[in-house]
This record gives sequence, structure tokens and C-alpha cells, in this order.
Amino acid sequence: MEKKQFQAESQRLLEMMVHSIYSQKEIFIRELISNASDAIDKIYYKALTDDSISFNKDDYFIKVTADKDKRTLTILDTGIGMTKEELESNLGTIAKSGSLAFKKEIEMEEGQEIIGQFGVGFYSSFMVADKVTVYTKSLYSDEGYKWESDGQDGYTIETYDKDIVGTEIVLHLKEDTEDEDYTKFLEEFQLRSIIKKHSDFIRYPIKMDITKTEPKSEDDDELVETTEEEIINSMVPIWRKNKQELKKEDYESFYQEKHFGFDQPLSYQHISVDGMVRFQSILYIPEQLPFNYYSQDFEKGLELYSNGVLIMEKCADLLPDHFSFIRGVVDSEDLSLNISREILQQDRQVKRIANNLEKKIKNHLQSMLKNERDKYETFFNVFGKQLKYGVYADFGANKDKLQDLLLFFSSKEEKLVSLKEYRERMKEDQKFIYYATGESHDKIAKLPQIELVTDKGYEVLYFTDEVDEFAIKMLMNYDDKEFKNVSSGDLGIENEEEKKEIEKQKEEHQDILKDMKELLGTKVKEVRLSSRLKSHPVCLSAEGDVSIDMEKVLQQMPDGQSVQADKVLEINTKHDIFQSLIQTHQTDKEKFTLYTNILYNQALLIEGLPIEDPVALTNDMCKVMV
Ligand SMILES: Nc1ncnc2c1ncn2[C@@H]1O[C@H](COP(=O)(O)OP(=O)(O)OP(=O)(O)O)[C@@H](O)[C@H]1O
Repeated sequence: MEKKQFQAESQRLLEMMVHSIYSQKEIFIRELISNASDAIDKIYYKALTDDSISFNKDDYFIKVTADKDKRTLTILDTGIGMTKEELESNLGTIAKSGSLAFKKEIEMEEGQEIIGQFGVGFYSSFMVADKVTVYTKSLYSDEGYKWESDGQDGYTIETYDKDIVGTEIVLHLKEDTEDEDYTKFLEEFQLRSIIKKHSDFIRYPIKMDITKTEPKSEDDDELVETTEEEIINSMVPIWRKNKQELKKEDYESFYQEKHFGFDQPLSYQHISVDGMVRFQSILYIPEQLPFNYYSQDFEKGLELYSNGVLIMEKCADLLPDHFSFIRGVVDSEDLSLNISREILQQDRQVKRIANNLEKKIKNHLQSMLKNERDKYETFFNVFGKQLKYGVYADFGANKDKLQDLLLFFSSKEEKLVSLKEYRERMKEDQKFIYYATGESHDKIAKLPQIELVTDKGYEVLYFTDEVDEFAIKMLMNYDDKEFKNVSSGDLGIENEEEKKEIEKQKEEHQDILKDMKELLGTKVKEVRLSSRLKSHPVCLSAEGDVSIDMEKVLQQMPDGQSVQADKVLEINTKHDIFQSLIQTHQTDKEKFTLYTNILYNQALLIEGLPIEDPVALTNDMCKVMV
């Protein structure tokens, strides 16, 4: 049976390539500069095994020149160049990568890298140019060649008198249209920024002629324009440099240079991993909250480089949500890129890097907590909420990882404490880790429910963030000790005598409690004599999983309207008001009703809950007064 080759409509293929692979036109500069860098690398790698080739790094560079009059952009390199055959096969065949073949041919060692692999990058120049001319002379050829194409009707090759080995690619830029501005690629400032953005860490110098306006001389105000050749790329990225040689200021200026924030970084990590996965990274914790941090506009992610070439400005997959505040860069040579180098293939390597980074970030935070307490508290005051969301999110999948990074304000220490610190100083007989919720520390400290617990010498954690109680419910317990809201159920601190006394009183006054419950109807689940109140007349507590504060939060959510806490009105038997209740219950049912309503509303007010009928309440109060 005859086997036929697939036919490709090369013009159509090129059109598809040019218009559908890359989402940004400016990418062509990155592709051409990467090719130039590969071409220089090829001489370098050849020189390693071939004594007849000498490689002096200083002789090799890339130069980008814009000519506004001719509308041309030229990328010149002093690399290996191309023979006539190479021109034909590399630039004449789409998806043929001479670089990939080179890589295979010389069996590169670890740490040695060539960027090109797909054989398509060169054609991205047709996104912006209607004609491309390539002048090249190979290291292995005495003759130079000129290749030219309009990207539509094939290409031409002819000999060309070229002295120096290397390649010069001239793009004849398209005319601007209503939608497209091609002239910007000829503007010095724009061109320079695009190169800095994508190709800053290409390891050979990228030169450009830079024009400056300066006073003619020191004592002459007249301005003159001067043009000088400058190297515009940093070449060696800071993350490849030796940690010992870098100072705090170097990391800080990189943070500024990258526009990670207007603030200074609070802390940074320089990571270098060489194992199952190889990567280098610099991570920062910002000092201040980004203005849109808790909004939907905020995009988490790290800058991702492959061999010093920018792949993604914000790679979200590298950071878990609970560490979304981290800014920084990751560079790895082990990534499998897709053809446009824009989107990563579903990559095991990215997952591995992300897992590794998560552990490193956690360890860094833990060591900050241990060794730089003030700094950690500054961090926690800004981003602690995100860690608490992290405990709560995904049904608590990350709670064990994050619980030791949490801090809460303590009634006893009057400062932030960790759960470990609380647990370590718990009293021997203490059954629970106590917490109380409220708007502010002051308000919590005045809660009636807290009095007995603190009076008995127990430490109480103050929860002022809406997410606090949700996160703690997800944790359920810490080191075998359950969390307990001071306003809920049995606090486990009453002694036997106190318990017996309450039981006795409950029996004695069950009629009063029953009648109060009847008067309040479904507003409360029960009216109870309190064992937790000391000086305050009443309070509301909640039974079950939903506390009163959780009810408040849930009711603000669009779908949380129906969630209600099971409220219990607690009465302090030691307060004088209780005697009045007993009295009115026997002698004046109308007053008893008034007292019940007022006391219930007082309890609502203390809890910061809305009064259902304020007019009725004020009328009731007046009736009592007159
Ligand atoms: N400046 C240059 N000097 C020498 N050879 C070059 C140059 N530019 C391109 N080539 C050759 O042309 C080939 C095709 O280039 P192209 O940019 O299309 O693909 P690539 O760089 O191999 O792969 P990728 O699509 O991943 O960038 C390269 O592999 C290389 O062999």
C-alpha cells in the first residue's frame, strides 16, 4: 500500500501561526532575541568540545536598532549564523527547529540550555512586519546570504557580502491602522521596556542606542541630544546570584524594580532547589495590604520564567489561596512550555514547584513567628485574615498546615498569642479553649458572658474578625482541646455546688421560666437561669453550631437569610431584677410581661442585635417609669 505524506498549505499555516498563536504582538521581540541568544550559545557550546573555536564572552552581543524613517527594526547578533541549507530548512520550514536539533546533536548537560524548541518563534515577526530580511553568515561558511520573505509568497535566498559571522534580521514594519499601532515598536522608550519586560535576563548583552537630552556643558543651559550605545538588560538575574553576595538593599531594589508594591517588602526569601524539580525563586511578603487585596480584582500569582525568559506575569497555580499575598519570581528550566510560551501545559513540574514553595513559605512564616515576633505580628495584622480564610476554605483541607500560624488577642496577655502558647499555659483542670466574639476588644471585655470565665482566671481569646469563629469551628479543637464560645452551652467551669444550686432554683422557679418563654414565643428557644452571669441581669446565649455572631455574618450573605442561632435568654438569679420578676409574676402579670420584653430587648442590645420593634420597647420603658 502506498503511504502518502500529509500536505500542508504553508501559506495558510503561516497565517494561522501569525494570527492565532500569540495573544500579544510585542512577543515577536522576545522570540527574535531568544533566537539571537541561542545562536550565541551555540558557539559557546561548540567551543566547549572543539578546540579550534575560541569563545570570548565579551565579543558576543545582541543589538536592537530602530529606524523611524525607514520603518525598520533590526535585531543583530554575533551568534553562529546560518548556512544556505540551514536558512532553507530552518526559516523555510514551519515547525522545524534547528535549535532543537542542535540540542539533540550535542547532548547538552544539566544546566546548559537552549531556548528554541518548536520552530515557530521566528514567524511571529510577520505579526508586525510585511517584509522580513535576514542577512546571515555561518561560522562554518565563507559566504553570507540574504533571505527575504513577505510571509505570503514564499521566500528568496541569494548570496550576500557579509563580513562578520552572525545574523541580522530586519523587520519592515506594517503601516499603522485604526486598531493597530506598529510605530510604537520603533519608539525608544517602548522598545526598551518591552525588551526589559521579556528578555531582561538573556545572558548576553542586549545593546541599544539611547538618546539623552543634556545641558551642553556644566555652565551652559542649552540642551543637546546625545546618543550612546547602552546595555539595557540585567543579564544575570538576582535569583541566580550567590545569596552571600546579596544585601538586603539588593532584594529591596529588585522589589521596587518589579513594581511588586509601593511599600518596602516586610520580609523576603531566596530559594534555590536542586532535586526532583529544579528552580530558583525570590519571594516577598509586602508590608502593606494591596488596595484591592480583598476584592475580586486582585490576582494572585508569581512571575514565572523559563531560563530567564518571562513566561507568565502572574502564574496563579504557583500559590495556594492562603498565601496569595506573596509576590515574587520563579525561574525553572524544567517546565514544559506550549508553543506560544504563554500558557503552561498541565504540568507536573508546576505542581511540584507549587508544593515546594508552599512548604517553604510556611516554614519562613513559622521561623518569623519564632524569631522575629514583632515582624510576624505586623504581618499578621495585615494578612492574618487570609490565613484564617485558608483554615476555613475547602472544607478545612489546609487547617492542619495553617493552625500554628494563627494569632488571636488574649484577655490575659492583652496581646496576640498563638494557639500553642494558649494551650501550653492552660490550667490543669481546664476543659476548653475559651473565646468570645464581638466588634472590638473593648466591647468583648464588657460582655456579660465573659465575666465568670475571666474571674475564674481562664484566658479568653477575643475574636473580632467575621471569619474567626468560622475558622475555629472548622478546626474544632487544638491539641485535643475543644474550642468553646463563652456564650454557648455548658462552659465546664461551674463547681458541683453551683450546679446543684442552679438546679434547685430551676425547679423552684420553673413557672416563671415557662411563662417568660411563652411570652417571647419563637424569639428564643428557652429561658434559663444562668450560671455564667455575675453582675449583669441578662444575656443571650446560643445552643448548637450557629452562634449569635455567626448568625449576624450569615444573615448578611445573599443566601444566608434563613440561618438562625438557637437563642437562650439567661437570667441572673443573683441580680435584684430576679426578685422583681418573682414578685410581679405573683402580683402583677402586666408588669411581668413588660419586664420580660424589656429584659429580652436588653439582651439583644448587648449582643449588638437589632431591636425588632424599637417603638414598642420605648413605650414599655415609659410604662415602667410612670
Ligand atoms: N538569529 C539566528 N541565528 C541563527 N539561527 C537562527 C536565528 N534565528 C533562527 N534561527 C534558526 O531558525 C530556527 C527556527 O527559529 P524559530 O524561532 O522559528 O524556532 P525555534 O527558536 O527553534 O523554536 P521556538 O518556536 O521554540 O522559538 C531556529 O531553531 C534556529 O536554528
